[in-house]
Amino acid sequence: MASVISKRYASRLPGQLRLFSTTCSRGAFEVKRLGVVGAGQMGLGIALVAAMKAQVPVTLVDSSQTSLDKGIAFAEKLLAKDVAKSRITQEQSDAARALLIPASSLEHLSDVDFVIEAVPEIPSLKFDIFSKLAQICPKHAILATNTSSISITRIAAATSLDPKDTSNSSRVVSTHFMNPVPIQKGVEIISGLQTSKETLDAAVAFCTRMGKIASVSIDSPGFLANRILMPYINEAIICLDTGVGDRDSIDAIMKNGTNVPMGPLQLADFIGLDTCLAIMKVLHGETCDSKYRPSILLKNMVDAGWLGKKSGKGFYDY
Ligand SMILES: NC(=O)c1ccc[n+]([C@@H]2O[C@H](COP(=O)([O-])OP(=O)(O)OC[C@H]3O[C@@H](n4cnc5c(N)ncnc54)[C@H](O)[C@@H]3O)[C@@H](O)[C@H]2O)c1
Repeated sequence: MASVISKRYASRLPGQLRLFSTTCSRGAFEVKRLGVVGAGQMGLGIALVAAMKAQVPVTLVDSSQTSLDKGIAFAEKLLAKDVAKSRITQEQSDAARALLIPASSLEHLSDVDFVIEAVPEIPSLKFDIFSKLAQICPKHAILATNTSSISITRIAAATSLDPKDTSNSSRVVSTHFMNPVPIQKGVEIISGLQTSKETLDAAVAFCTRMGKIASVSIDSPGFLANRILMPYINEAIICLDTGVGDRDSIDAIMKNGTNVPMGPLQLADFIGLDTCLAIMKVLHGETCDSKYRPSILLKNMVDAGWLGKKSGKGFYDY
């Protein structure tokens, strides 16, 4: 299996998992139908890759008809580009498009085996959606979130009023895809305190079927990717702010010295400076460790509305 599990993690996980009894025991878990909630940047990418690689029907739910229309049009554009570049045939493109089924409400997810939520990073919105998914989706369905920073344990807790009843919360897990989903191979699979081993295994297996390489971690602020990436970006911004080096020198040394496609300041622009700041605030707030304090320049740039590529101005102009 294409997952990366550290020795330290492997020795910790079973202890965490033994804290509760798992409620559902499965053999090989088969996903015949996927649900995706949120047809934005991430949800659309997840739905398209699931249709292309795992070749499952995908019910794509969004509360905004405009987002659904835009998402489906974007999927068609990406498929046409793949055909034009001979990466897939017209038949494969048609087959993938036919598997994407847009829907306007969560009620359409009553027949899915696996659902991935990708709505905006607003805790109350995610808690509300998971409490509904636990009621609407079949009792065997895995309930996954693509959250960048919200605790999986808290999201899982929202599925039941009784914390002792883990029949729903044990089915909650995070599948944190990297952006852009059709291109990046990595996905983080994160267990909340309540997540069962069966749920974790099913999530790793389905992401592998989607052609992704899974890294597994427990629920901790920033998980793995952002815990490592965001302090790196933040430190690069502090180096700029305190005059250790200029923008181009900072990006050039990391790009040419560590063989990454772009330096930390350009990467921050692509991710969005508001997103970087929000994640640094989670790391700082949840750990109370001063090593995670957000850089003053990062805060000032967000206050100025210079959010990077999406606003046309960040460390670079777009
Ligand atoms: N953008 C990234 O680089 C990135 C990377 C990894 C993870 N994430 C996470 O993925 C999630 C989605 O991010 P995104 O960038 O795709 O956001 P986005 O704003 O592009 O898309 C969110 C979509 O959710 C829809 N939505 C809002 N409320 C809804 C509801 N109640 N029911 C159904 N649909 C609803 C919106 O209409 C929108 O289409 C967030 O949790 C984010 O933190 C983002």
